[in-house]
Amino acid sequence: MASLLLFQRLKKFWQCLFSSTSISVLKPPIKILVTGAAGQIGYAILPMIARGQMFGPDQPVIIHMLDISPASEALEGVKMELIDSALPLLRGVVATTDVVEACKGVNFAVMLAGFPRKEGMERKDVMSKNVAIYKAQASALEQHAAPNCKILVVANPANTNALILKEFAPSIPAKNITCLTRLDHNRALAQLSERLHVHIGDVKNVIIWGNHSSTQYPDANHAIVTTKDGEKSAKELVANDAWLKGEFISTVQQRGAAIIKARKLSSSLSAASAACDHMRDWILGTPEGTWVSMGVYSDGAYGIPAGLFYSFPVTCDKGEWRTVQGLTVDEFSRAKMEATAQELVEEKNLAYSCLN
Ligand SMILES: NC(=O)c1ccc[n+]([C@@H]2O[C@H](COP(=O)([O-])OP(=O)(O)OC[C@H]3O[C@@H](n4cnc5c(N)ncnc54)[C@H](O)[C@@H]3O)[C@@H](O)[C@H]2O)c1
Ligand SMILES: O=C(O)C[C@H](O)C(=O)O
Repeated sequence: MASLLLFQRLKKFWQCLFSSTSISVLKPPIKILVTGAAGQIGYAILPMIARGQMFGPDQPVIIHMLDISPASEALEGVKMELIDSALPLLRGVVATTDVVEACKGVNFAVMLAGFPRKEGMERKDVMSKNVAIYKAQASALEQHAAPNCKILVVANPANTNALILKEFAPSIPAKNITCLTRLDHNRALAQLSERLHVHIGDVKNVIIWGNHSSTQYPDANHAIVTTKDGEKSAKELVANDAWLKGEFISTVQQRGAAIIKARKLSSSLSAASAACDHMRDWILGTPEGTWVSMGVYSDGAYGIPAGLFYSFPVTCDKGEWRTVQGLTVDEFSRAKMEATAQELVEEKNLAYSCLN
C-alpha cells in the first residue's frame, strides 16, 4: 500500500515536471493572417488554429483577421468569441478591414476571402469577383508580410487565385505560395477507407492531380493500406478497377458540389480541417513514407506545363515541400492529368481576361 502511494506521488511529480517543462519550451508567438475571417470557414478554422491544430501544441499564435466593411460587426463578434474561449496558445487577436494592418508582419497567411460558389454556379462564375481580390491582396502581402511568409490559398478558384497572387507579388518566392487540395486528398482517403472497411489512419498516399475542381484526378494507383500483415496496395485490396476508375473518381470530384447541394453552403468544417492538415504538414513535415497532395507552382514535373498551380504529391521537411518524383503514370492517368491541366490553362486565360 505504502509503495503504491509512493508510486502515485512520484507519478504526479513527474507529470507536474513534464507539464511545466512543456510550458517553458513554448516557441515565440507567430502571426497568422486569416482573410475572409468572418465567413463560414473562418468560423470553423479560427478555434482550430488557436488550439494548436495548425502549428502544434507548443506554438503560440497571434491571429490577424481580415474581412470587408459590411462584415466588420460580425468580425468583432468572432473576436469576442475567440477571447471568451480562453485559449492558452492565443496571444493576440487583430480584427480589421484594413488590408495593410492585416498583413503587417504576418509569418503565415490563410486566404479564405472570396465570393463562394452557390448551388447551380460553376467555379468560373466566381472567377472575376475573386481574381480582383487576389490581385489587391498580393501587393499588400508583398509589402507588409514578414520575409519568408508562407501562404495557403483556399478560396476558389483556388489554383488560379494562387497564380494571380504569385503574379502580383513577384518578390514572394513561388515556393511560398500553395493552394488547398488537401480536402480532396482527405476525401479520397475517406472513400478508400469506407470501401475497404479500414480505419482512415491506415490509408495513405492517394494523389490528387491538378485543379481543385471537378476535373481533378483522384488517383489511388499508389495508395497504401496498413494491415495486420503489413503494408498492402489499396488497388489490390479493392480489386475492382471499374470502381477505382469510375465511382471513386467521380465521388471525390463531385463531393464539393454534393455538400453545397445538401447544406446550401460550401463545405466549411472539412475545409478548415484540411487547411490545418496542409499547413501542419508543410511546416512540421510529413511522416516518413507518407506523401500528401498540395497545389504548388509547377516546374514541369510529370510533363505538366510549368507556370500553373497544379496539385502534385509532395513530401515536406523543415517548411519546404518537394514533389514526389518517379511515380509511374499509365495511359488512363496521363489523359486525366492532361485534362485537368488544360482546364487550368483555360482558367488562367479567363483570369487574365477578367483583369483587363
Ligand atoms: N479549396 C478548397 O478545398 C475549398 C473548400 C471549401 C471552400 N472553398 C472556398 O473558400 C472560400 C471561403 O468559403 P466560405 O464558405 O468561408 O465563404 P464565406 O462567404 O462564408 O466567407 C468568405 C468571406 O470572405 C469575405 N470577403 C469577401 N471579399 C473580401 C475581401 N476583399 N477581403 C477580405 N474578406 C473578404 C466575405 O465578407 C466573407 O466573410 C470560398 O471561395 C469557397 O469556395 C475552398
Ligand atoms: O466551394 C466550392 O466550390 C466547393 C469547395 O471547393 C469544396 O470542394 O467543398
